[in-house]
Amino acid sequence: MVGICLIWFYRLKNIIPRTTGYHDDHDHDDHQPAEGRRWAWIGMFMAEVGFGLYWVITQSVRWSFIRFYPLKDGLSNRYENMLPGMDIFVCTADPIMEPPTLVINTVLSAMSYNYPPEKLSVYVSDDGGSEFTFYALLEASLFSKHWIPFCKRFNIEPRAPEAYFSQHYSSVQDNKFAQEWLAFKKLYEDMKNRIETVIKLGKVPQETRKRHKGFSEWNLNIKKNDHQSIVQILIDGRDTTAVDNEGSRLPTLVYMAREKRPNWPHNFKAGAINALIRVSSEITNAPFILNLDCDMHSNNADTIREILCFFMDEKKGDEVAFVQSPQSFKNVTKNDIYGSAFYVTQELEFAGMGGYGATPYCGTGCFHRRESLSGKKYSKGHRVQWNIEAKKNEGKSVNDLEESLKVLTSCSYEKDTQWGKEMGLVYGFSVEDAVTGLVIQCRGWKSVYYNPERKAFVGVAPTTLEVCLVQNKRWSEGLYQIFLSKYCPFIYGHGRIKLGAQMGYSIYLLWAPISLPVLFYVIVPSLCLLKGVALFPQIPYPYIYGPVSVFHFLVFYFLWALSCCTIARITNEEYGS
Ligand SMILES: O=c1ccn([C@@H]2O[C@H](COP(=O)(O)OP(=O)(O)O[C@H]3O[C@H](CO)[C@@H](O)[C@H](O)[C@H]3O)[C@@H](O)[C@H]2O)c(=O)[nH]1
Ligand SMILES: [Mn+2]
Repeated sequence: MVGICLIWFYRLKNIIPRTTGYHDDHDHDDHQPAEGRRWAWIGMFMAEVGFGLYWVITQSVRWSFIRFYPLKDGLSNRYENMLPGMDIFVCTADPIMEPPTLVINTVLSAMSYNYPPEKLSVYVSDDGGSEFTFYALLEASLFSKHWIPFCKRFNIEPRAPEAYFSQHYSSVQDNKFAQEWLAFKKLYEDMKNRIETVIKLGKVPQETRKRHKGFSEWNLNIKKNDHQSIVQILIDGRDTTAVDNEGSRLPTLVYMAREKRPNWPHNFKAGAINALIRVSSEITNAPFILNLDCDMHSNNADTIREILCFFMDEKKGDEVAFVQSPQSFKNVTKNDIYGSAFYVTQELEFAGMGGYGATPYCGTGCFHRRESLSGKKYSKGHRVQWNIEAKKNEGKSVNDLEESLKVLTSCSYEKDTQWGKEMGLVYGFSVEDAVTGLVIQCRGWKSVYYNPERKAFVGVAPTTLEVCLVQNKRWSEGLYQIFLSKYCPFIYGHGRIKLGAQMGYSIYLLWAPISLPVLFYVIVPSLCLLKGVALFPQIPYPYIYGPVSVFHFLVFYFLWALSCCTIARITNEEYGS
């Protein structure tokens, strides 16, 4: 801080004075360069003020680091017979960008958690309204009857078939396992081929359509942005005869494509999740919800049990609204050229925000308490009845239930309601997750950051510059939009969340404006160097040693904190985006 002030002081003190037409410096031949120099200095000063203040807010998350180690065996010992229900939401939006096989890999990994299947439900929201995705899910529902027992019998990881079979098992000792491994690989690949053939064909063949009544929804010509509500319960978890090939119950599996009409706003992913909240509340109404993007599969079959330790903790559990896990990517290269791994953010800063109970919600890999997600305020001492299951539609047939759910997913349902404002995910921002997390925390709830050694979820990061830039632009814009809106953490969060948390949020919300000083700093000093304009002091000034050594200290601190990755990776991450 002292170093920063000294830099400001130096800059202000030595700022080149406005030229008055009469000047005695050696540059007396013309007027312009002196004026240009003056502006370069003022620009440098402003950039340094920006950096300095930004540095101050980044400190908030560096002194409150917190890490958790849940003891899941304790949970099983105490609560095994009264474990709460878990609804898992998987969002997909486009069958081309997000191929149906990718979606079912996420779905299958979610269905095979080490958790009582009758308490587990997977809901897929398909904003693409694609019959290919529906067909793939139908295939997955049949495949799961073999896959889930296989996973549990051999306790394999990860439980997304594609990721699992891409690992090599050249040294398989156990002959029986080796045989099954090969047989299952073939079973999976056959299914994948069937799905891909249908997609190449461009339509689901007539014989296949006969296999499920749900295909009749696509009898009319459906467009991605213009179609009726579709809700299909592929596996009805209430049905005790819905069992896998070893006789164990299966988790519920539901396909949903909410109604889309050209003149109605659909609010992107936030709209999809809000529709899922309503649909699931009528079917299973589990007290906890896991939210996954379709490109992020489970990487640890025990995660649900670990996460429940936070929610069910006797002392602090009741105030926890959500537990966020980092987004880990399996396709990040050694130097991570597009800086998509967000190493510093995920390893350091989110854990720092966790110290204030204010880790942000990141849109995927997040477990929510249904109550807090639905708009409820935290009230101290209120014990949640998490082991009460939904009984409201117990007697209803699948068909009746599906019909009644269509109303909840229609375009007009949310009109004049609190959905998107006080209830569910917040609308109007391209980063619905960050603003929703902030709003939940401002209602008195806490969040937990859980970053285990073995990553809970693994996904794919963008691989092309174009996709990366679009994503970064959307994030920076959306985050800055929050800062400028009524949800600005310093105003909306004032008195509701800790100052450190307000500052922590601002690190991200100010990504967009901080790019201006960065841009200035990379362009102008180089130009000044070419023009021979001095911007920095010459070493003989004694007071410059202070700032210089502080700067070096910071650089070393930073490198030390990140000592496990390459220097190129750090520079790519910090300056690449
Ligand atoms: O209209 C839409 C648009 C997107 N999605 C789904 O939302 C998820 C995220 O969208 P994507 O286009 O992949 O955005 P990313 O930039 O990769 O997503 C990051 O940033 C988003 C906004 O902050 C978060 O919601 C995500 O969880 C986070 O992974 C995907 O599963 C999509 O299928 C929908 O369901 N409906
Ligand atoms: Mn994505």
